[in-house]
Amino acid sequence: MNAPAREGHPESWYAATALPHPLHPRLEGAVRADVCIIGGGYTGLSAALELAQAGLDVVVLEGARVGSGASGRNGGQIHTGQRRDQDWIEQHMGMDDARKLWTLAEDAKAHLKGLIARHAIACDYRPGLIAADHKPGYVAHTHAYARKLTEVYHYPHARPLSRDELAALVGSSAYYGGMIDADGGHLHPLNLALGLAQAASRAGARIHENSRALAVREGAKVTVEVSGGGSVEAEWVLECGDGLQDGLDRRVDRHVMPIANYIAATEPLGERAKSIIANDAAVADSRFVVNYYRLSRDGRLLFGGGETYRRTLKADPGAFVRPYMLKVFPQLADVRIDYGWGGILGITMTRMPFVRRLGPRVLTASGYSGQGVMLAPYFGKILADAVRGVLGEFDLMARAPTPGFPGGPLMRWPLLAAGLSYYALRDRL
Ligand SMILES: Cc1cc2nc3c(=O)[nH]c(=O)nc-3n(C[C@H](O)[C@H](O)[C@H](O)COP(=O)(O)OP(=O)(O)OC[C@H]3O[C@@H](n4cnc5c(N)ncnc54)[C@H](O)[C@@H]3O)c2cc1C
Repeated sequence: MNAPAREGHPESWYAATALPHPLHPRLEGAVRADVCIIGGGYTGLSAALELAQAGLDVVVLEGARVGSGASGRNGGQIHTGQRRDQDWIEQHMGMDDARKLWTLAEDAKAHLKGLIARHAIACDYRPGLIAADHKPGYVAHTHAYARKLTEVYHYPHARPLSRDELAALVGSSAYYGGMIDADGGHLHPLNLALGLAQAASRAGARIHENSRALAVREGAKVTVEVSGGGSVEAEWVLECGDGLQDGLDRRVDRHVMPIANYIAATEPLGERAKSIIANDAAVADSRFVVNYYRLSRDGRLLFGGGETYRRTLKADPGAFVRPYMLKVFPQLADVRIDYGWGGILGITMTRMPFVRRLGPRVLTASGYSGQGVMLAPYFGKILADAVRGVLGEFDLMARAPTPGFPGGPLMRWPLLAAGLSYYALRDRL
């Protein structure tokens, strides 16, 4: 049975097990700040923490509740590297930038672990991530990629898995092999967001919930108009609303498209849990619409599967995800779904993040395309560094190719839906 929803958060296993979190006041009246941050997810909260720690006066505007966007709803999976693999990055950005992007992603992982440790964020971090191939033809490439990470990128944590080795870890006959990344992992995503908010708040950032940015006006200073009639005048504005920001700034909307993805949480599986995932790692498979899953600390299977290409969420996410889960684990047909929820995430055409200077004093980082748990907190830091004039990583990421969606902000929807639906259909073949 679902626990009562926390106000402003969807009914989810995450909301039901969230750390206590105060309601931050709405923004009232006209205020000033050094930096105004739009969005209280990982990107915005991490930027706020960095800047407040550096002594800047920071206002965070969150349209709903802190962590109520993708950051409090996601699969909690910590992937290594960028969303595109190193082969793709080498091909599109060259070997030099590919090495820099790899190092940046490793730094992002270390930064995430450092945040959790420094601020004692109780978010159940656990190591291990398995990549599982659902087609026999994919396995040789996955094994070669694991070896490449070791040999070319000196990454010691990736190991190829044969079909039998994988089957010993994941109780499904749907896979033909894969690899395990001992330094990937998983965590409770909402509690990570709430912990970041608490740390930012303690460092002096002023967080306002239920305060939606309606317009960003650039002049000598940047002014943000806020729902309820308030406004913030700031030296800098950081747009950190990811997919949920859609409609605020056309310069972002051209490049970042919101899509919906869904998760179901089963009832606690008790002794059966170990027969589903033996080593408590997270698992992501090779489908275009990825199935991703892991065990919660109370032994539920948290299974992510299925996405829809529109701004609104399905009415019964649990029922929507269930067939995806049963295709991988038919033995769970008797198991109850206790929670189902969906969330909106931003994707880009190339699936590389969209990092851009939108105006002289307006910056954005968004469009992590399903890889924001590890990347977004670090990209908040990259934005904070850029405000302080440290531009190396900002400029590196701004070079990543993220062309606009065909059709522009208006026509991109039908074109994207048609394109993605085609690939989603290929998963079923
Ligand atoms: C179902 C699902 C599963 C996922 N699984 C994974 C996973 O396993 N691993 C992984 O790495 N990534 C995953 N992701 C992606 C990951 O959650 C995101 O990349 C990451 O949370 C992005 O953080 P963010 O701070 O940029 O955006 P968000 O967390 O979405 O935060 C943006 C915030 O901005 C606010 N906002 C938007 N517009 C305005 C406005 N105009 N004014 C004020 N506030 C505004 C929103 O309310 C929101 O709280 C998943 C996403 C979803 C939805």
